[in-house]
Amino acid sequence: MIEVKNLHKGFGDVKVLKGINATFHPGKTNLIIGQSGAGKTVFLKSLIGLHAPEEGTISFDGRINTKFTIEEKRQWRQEIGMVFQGSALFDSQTVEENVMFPLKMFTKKSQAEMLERVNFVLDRVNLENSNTKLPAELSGGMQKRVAIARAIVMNPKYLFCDEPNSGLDPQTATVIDNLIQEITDEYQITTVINTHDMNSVMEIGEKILFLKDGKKEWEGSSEDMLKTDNKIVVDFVYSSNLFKKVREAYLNETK
Ligand SMILES: Nc1ncnc2c1ncn2[C@@H]1O[C@H](COP(=O)(O)OP(=O)(O)OP(=O)(O)O)[C@@H](O)[C@H]1O
Repeated sequence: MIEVKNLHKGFGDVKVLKGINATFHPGKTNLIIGQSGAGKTVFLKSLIGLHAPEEGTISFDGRINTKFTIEEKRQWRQEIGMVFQGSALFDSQTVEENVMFPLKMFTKKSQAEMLERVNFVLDRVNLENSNTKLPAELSGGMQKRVAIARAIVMNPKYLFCDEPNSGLDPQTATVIDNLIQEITDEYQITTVINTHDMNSVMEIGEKILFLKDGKKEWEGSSEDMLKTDNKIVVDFVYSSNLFKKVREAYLNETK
């Protein structure tokens, strides 16, 4: 479980995060949404330790990240998986080498053990038989699968994804969303995803945090979101006619 308490973060005079409280549970996909500039990236970067809080705390199963010893920090780093926007694969390395990278970096496993684990996760993301390919030889969706495989190869407790669907067609985006949700549930990972994709919100939003001007404006499930009368959330999420209709249909059905 990740607990964020009264998180403040700014840069100079600019206050970006203004007292955010949030709890993220294992086995759940948590989505962070909000307008551009709301502070989603700063929030995600704070969670992964790239920004130190000015005030407040972030704890990982009771361990406050700013109080880690060097050894605890090293341990925690191994418990984190990350899927970056654009996949961030090493272009000159094969799929197998990309996925093996964290194992080489953090473990003392033998080559055979590493290969066994790499093949297991590649199989899990339905990418068997791609070990020797280079990222450039893969489609965007396949690259995302490699990024997910790399993110879970260390069996993380926490998974952070920054816009995992960006640049993907809607069908592939749904496949990637479902894959992340399945893996989250299967391995009881605490997953936090930054997204602009309202399909993701509807499909996999077990918990959604809506940020506005660095504050938590609203939180709830995708179903709560269909029912909410928070005008700011409604105007943002249901700005497209299609989603407006989905909401109206839901509200009529549940009257
Ligand atoms: N390193 C930094 N130094 C100064 N200001 C920053 C820094 N990082 C972010 N900001 C500011 O913090 C605010 C929030 O930025 P952030 O990137 O978190 O927004 P966002 O919600 O992720 O937006 P988008 O959806 O466009 O990615 C912006 O005004 C941005 O200019």
